Amino acid sequence: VSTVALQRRMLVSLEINNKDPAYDWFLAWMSHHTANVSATGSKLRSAAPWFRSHQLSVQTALQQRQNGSSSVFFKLVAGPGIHWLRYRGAWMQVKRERETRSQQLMSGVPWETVTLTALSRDREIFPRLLSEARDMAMRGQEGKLVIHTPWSIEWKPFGQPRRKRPLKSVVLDDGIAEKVEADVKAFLGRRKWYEDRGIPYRRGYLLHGPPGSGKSSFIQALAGSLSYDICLLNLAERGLADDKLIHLLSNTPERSFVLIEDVDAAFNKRVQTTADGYQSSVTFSGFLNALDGVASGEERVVFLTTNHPERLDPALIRPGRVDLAVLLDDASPNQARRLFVQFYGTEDGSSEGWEKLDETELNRLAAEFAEVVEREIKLGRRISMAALQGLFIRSSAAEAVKGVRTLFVQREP
Ligand SMILES: Nc1ncnc2c1ncn2[C@@H]1O[C@H](COP(=O)(O)OP(=O)(O)OP(=O)(O)O)[C@@H](O)[C@H]1O
Repeated sequence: VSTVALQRRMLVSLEINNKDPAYDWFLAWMSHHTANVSATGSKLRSAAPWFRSHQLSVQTALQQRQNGSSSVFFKLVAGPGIHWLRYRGAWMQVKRERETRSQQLMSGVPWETVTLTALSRDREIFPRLLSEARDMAMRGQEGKLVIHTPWSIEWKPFGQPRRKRPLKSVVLDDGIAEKVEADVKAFLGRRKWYEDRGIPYRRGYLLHGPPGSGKSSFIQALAGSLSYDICLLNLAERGLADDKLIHLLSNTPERSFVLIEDVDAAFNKRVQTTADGYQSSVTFSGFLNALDGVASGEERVVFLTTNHPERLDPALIRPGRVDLAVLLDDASPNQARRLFVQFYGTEDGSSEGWEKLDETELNRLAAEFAEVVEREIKLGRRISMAALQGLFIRSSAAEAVKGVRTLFVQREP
């Protein structure tokens, strides 16, 4: 055995491509262990002793504090080239390479790979390192809702992960939230049932109703409560064509719900295509194909929302595409009462400078408030939950009871 071959046999390599999420996890893990330099350059913390590198590149990060102040950090990350690091007592070589000649076809991002090489006897450090890197990435998002939007043909997290909204804070009419939640949970627990019968493992929901009734808020809160992400898709977005849409829908990140808002606005009628001067380049039939084309064994949960369900083509809302449709309506007296109690019955409410309500007073005002709402509804007038929220934010409980009547609008039933 030649020396080179012997060396080769004694080494083990792992290649990670930037198509794979592990690539970002690993780089984030590595940069976490390298030097931090403050914006003024004054506080250079030396790199971890076990890290040897001469080809660092800079990543700028903004740290926002709770009190609103912020500072900018430059983080030194391992740039393209060769680096050495010691992990759990074993040395390994990290080679980061960028393919300069070709780029990812649609997104224009260059291909990159990192190759980790260690001694064969240390091979078990790779899975350990990767799972540590993954856990670190996940911890950063723990308790948060991640919203992804299309970035060319890929999904990328949009903005910072948001704080999860408690499901109970979205007040729907009796039984609606529970019904949708139970349906989603039942679906997510039945993968095998679908597989055994060869049925595509997908489920579609349509939430319809007037603006400000909580459609988006509810879907986001539900996703958060199940530790799912949201993939937010705007069908009317320029440049989104049928082939891209199919690709996007069949390549959603794991554990994510697809949310397509105002689905009526993209195609009011089946005939509306680019040829008719409509801006969207997604065709209605392309959209149906994209919804249907779920790869076998893959899970897909799609939520559609609309203010105008009557404008939707029956082909879109047939079972298989929309399996459960629910109406989220303007405020009912009961919803109004519950939202009132939620606002004025909490510690936060009373600390805003409003009078502190004891429970009897709170319930009395809430009942009075619900009565006003009921009377107005009987007169054919309506108010959205969003309008009630706005009123509660700017008024005390007693002012809200007095002022709510003026906010009702005449709306088609
Ligand atoms: N049922 C509800 N319970 C609690 N808050 C609500 C409810 N409905 C609306 N809101 C509040 O109103 C605002 C708008 O709600 P949201 O965007 O979810 O409404 P929507 O039905 O999706 O509206 P649109 O049809 O215009 O997209 C949010 O700040 C939300 O907190």
